[in-house]
Amino acid sequence: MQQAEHIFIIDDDPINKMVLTNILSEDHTLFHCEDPAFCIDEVKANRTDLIILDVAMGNGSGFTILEKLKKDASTYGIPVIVISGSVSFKDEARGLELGAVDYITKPFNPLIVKTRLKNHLAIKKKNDLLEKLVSLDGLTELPNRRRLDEEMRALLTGDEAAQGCFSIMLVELDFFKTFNEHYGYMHGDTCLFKVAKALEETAARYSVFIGRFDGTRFALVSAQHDIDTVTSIAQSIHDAVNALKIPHIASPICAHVSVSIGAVHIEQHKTLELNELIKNADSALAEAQKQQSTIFIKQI
Ligand SMILES: Nc1nc2c(ncn2[C@@H]2O[C@H](COP(=O)(O)OP(=O)(O)OP(=O)(O)O)[C@@H](O)[C@H]2O)c(=O)[nH]1
Repeated sequence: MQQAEHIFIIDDDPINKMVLTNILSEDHTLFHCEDPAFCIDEVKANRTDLIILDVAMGNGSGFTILEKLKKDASTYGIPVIVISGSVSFKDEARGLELGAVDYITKPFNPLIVKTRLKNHLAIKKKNDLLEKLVSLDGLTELPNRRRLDEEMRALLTGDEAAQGCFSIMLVELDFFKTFNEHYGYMHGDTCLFKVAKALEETAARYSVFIGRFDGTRFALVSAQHDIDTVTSIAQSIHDAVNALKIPHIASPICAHVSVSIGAVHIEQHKTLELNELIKNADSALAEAQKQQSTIFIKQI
């Protein structure tokens, strides 16, 4: 069954609120907020698919709320339909310039509100799907390299980075070329998918971001774990892949699919470029592979 979309109504006019509730409650899950001081936090606290905002709220703070919603990265993508008592083109232009997807003047016609809302929700759904397609890896359903790079950069420069540590861990399947040659490429795909799921589960347990780095390599990134925890995460990843016991009789080192893990960990990362960090993680991985299916962590 399709999930009802969540519509957030920001309006302090009880009549508006009642009319909108009557029109929309049958098809959607509605949330309300009348207080400009709390509405943005409440929008963030709920899954919100679309916002209806009365810009003529009591103290005239509607445009300010709209501006804040569009400046905040976590609410930026939520479509906002502005409802206004003003028929001034200037106000309409202001609302649209600030990022509203639509501007409806009062008194509004219920059918028009319902139809416009339906259209904007359909556009949002398509945008969400596009967003997903450009960020996810098609085979493993993990964040792809593009999304991974974005996250690595954000973690390296964001608030969490202020804590002063940063790690990148590269996990690579051992002898995967021979796996493909022996079992076939399709079987190789299934194996990659299973390994990705096992890594994802482990990463989630430690709240670590994970993505597909390239063909047979995955990367885990953290800006909050110390070297001991990073070592535990690497060991858990190693154990999780071993526990899958996916047969690999063509591997010269293990009867089942195994991984090698290389990581770089720094306490004072602000001076190191992302490229340098990746290079270090890669050379740590090469070291782990040299010693065959081991873990090698380089601390800088
Ligand atoms: N099935 C499948 N194979 C892939 C995919 N991406 C990369 N590969 C294969 O993974 C293999 C990786 O080979 P190599 O980089 O030589 O690594 P290796 O076989 O582990 O060899 P060593 O690095 O010496 O351990 C190549 O044969 C790629 O074709 C994929 O999405 N699906």
